[in-house]
Amino acid sequence: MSKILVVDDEIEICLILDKFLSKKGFQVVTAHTGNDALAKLKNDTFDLIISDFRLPDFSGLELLKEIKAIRQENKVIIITGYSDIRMAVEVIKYGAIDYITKPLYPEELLSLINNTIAAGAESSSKSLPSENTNVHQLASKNQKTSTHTKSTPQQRKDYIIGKSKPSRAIQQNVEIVAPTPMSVIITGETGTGKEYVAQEIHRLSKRNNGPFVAIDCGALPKDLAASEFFGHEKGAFTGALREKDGKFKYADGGTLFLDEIGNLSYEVQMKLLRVLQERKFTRVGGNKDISVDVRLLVATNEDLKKSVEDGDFREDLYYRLNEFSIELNPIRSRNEDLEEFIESFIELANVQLDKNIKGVDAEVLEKFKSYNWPGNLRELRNVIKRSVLLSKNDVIDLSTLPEEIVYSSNTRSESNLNSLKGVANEAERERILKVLTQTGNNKSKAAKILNIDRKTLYNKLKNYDL
Ligand SMILES: Nc1ncnc2c1ncn2[C@@H]1O[C@H](COP(=O)(O)OP(=O)(O)OP(=O)(O)O)[C@@H](O)[C@H]1O
Repeated sequence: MSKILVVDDEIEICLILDKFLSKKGFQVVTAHTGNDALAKLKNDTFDLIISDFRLPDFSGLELLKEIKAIRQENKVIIITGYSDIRMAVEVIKYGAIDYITKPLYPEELLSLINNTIAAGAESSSKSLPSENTNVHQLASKNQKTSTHTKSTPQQRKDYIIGKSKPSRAIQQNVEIVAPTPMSVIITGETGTGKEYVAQEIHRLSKRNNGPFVAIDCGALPKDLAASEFFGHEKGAFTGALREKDGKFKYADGGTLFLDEIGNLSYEVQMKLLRVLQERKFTRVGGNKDISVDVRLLVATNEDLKKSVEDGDFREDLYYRLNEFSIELNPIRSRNEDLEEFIESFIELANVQLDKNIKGVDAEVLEKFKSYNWPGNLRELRNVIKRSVLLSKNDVIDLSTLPEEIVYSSNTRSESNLNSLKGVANEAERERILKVLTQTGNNKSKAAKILNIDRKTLYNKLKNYDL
């Protein structure tokens, strides 16, 4: 039985991987810090180490060096977010086998693990398994995304439709388009639930036995996007030490959801168009056509039509994708739905935090109704989780809400500016403005300089009315 060490500070990810890989016949040991992992590696040998790129006590590169120092033959796969891919590619140069991006998909992970372990068996000249046999046995096509690190379409009980007229109309459209093969563009501000809607379309589609695979194109470095989508051949670029499948391959028979589609380079847009028209693609650095059956759902919080007019997005691709479109409204314009979301998010937080909060008081509800929710449902969910955690009573009151909500008003009033928080906010606002000017309004670059993720930057821009 092959033995795998999983290293991640997110206990939930360790638990999910432990359960999933154990079921697939591996012996799994978990560690939550780099030091913990190194201690385990000193006392035991593992066929494979799967480690998160960011640990509380080690960077991916530091940990890799330590692991290799213990035993040069140790094989390491790095788990990374899209924003760290460039660094992960660097880590491969230092001897990691490969990297895999979050969210994790079972088929992709299994394929990588089996290839790695099979390659190990091959190099130690034991009996050589026929090409990819293990992969096909283990990653059965019927294996749904149930071990997906996010909630899966089949299992999601927390999907709220909403009572308001626009919400009911949206759901109607979702139900109409879901069983068709049509591509869909889902638009809406950040956090309005575009990915949730995409998952719902997949769940109600004829492909719901196949995988649902999501890519955040906004966080993907432009030069690595084609490889993430289509895979690459060995030697296609520095760091491509072995061939790799892309997300299109893993989404075969299912749905591929591309978030922030407006961020793709022209070259990738062209390749996308080809897959949509011919259902074929080639890996980066390869010339063999690979056939694929994937339905595309895409999302954007930009005005894609304007990007077409500005020459940043291919018109032919836009029309090919825009077979159907669904627009999600910001939460501030859906007050009628607010109470249902509040109730559901409280229930969720109660389970996560082992609490028993019953609801929010009238003042909180009023605040929620007047606040403009720049981060929409994601922000509401997070605010509620925090309040559930902080609440000493069984009803959430104003004392547990963040200041920006308690003192929210759409104008930056004098009294707000004079408070300590106001001063800090003003300094933050100034800094964001300066970096945006410096980057020529390029938000991805600005987020990087400010050391925050893009979504946080978008939220702050909304908050500060920029
Ligand atoms: N219909 C829904 N029911 C319940 N919760 C939802 C729903 N839609 C969204 N949420 C909550 O809001 C969060 C953000 O949703 P989602 O990721 O789908 O937004 P998004 O529009 O794709 O965001 P972004 O544009 O920033 O990628 C979810 O994780 C979930 O907690």
